[in-house]
Amino acid sequence: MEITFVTGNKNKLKEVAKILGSNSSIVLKSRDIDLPEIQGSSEEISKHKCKQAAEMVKGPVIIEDTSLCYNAFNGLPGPYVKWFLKEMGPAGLAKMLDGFEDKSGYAMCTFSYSPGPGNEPVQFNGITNGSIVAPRGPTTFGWDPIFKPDGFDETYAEMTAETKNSISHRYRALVLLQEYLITLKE
Ligand SMILES: O=c1nc[nH]c2c1ncn2[C@H]1C[C@H](O)[C@@H](COP(=O)(O)OP(=O)(O)OP(=O)(O)O)O1
Ligand SMILES: [Mg+2]
Repeated sequence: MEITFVTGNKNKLKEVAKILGSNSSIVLKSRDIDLPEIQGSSEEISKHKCKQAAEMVKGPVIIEDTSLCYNAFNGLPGPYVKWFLKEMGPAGLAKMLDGFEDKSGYAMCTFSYSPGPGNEPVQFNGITNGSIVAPRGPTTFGWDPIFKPDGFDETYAEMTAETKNSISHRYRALVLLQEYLITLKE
């Protein structure tokens, strides 16, 4: 099954390709488009991106929207983390919690799949719980340096790609998406 992953983020594409690997039922094509995002919940944003992607590609598409959620902020910055990161950097994003005792949070990936234009997207959520720490490790990918998943001493940035890809929010959502796509073929 050939599916186009529409994303403007090269690091996402790299991780998704690696997680799916070569023995996946999905043949991944990609389109580098930074789709406009509405305001709303992660699910609403993801669904809206997916509908736009399907119109553009005129065939099967996946997109995803990623959130970084602080429990002390009832889930914010959530899907708006991109703009906080852009203006404050990872250190500033971690410092936002200075006045709060609760440093816990979660990373969430909301994948949406559409078989083509005019179809209602199907959604899959992957969540990895953790805590927000002062930045540690390479600054290659977004807020990776400040997110420390539960059960690990390292931040996402300090882990090998293999370790991150075996426990990440993105991995967990992709498992569910793959399970769904297999049922379509049956
Ligand atoms: O695993 C991750 N580890 C660290 N940082 C991450 C991760 N995944 C997304 N990120 C960053 C990218 C962006 O600053 C924000 C999500 O925003 P989000 O709109 O989903 O991503 P984007 O605009 O870069 O790409 P897209 O064209 O797919 O919308 O969090
Ligand atoms: Mg985006």
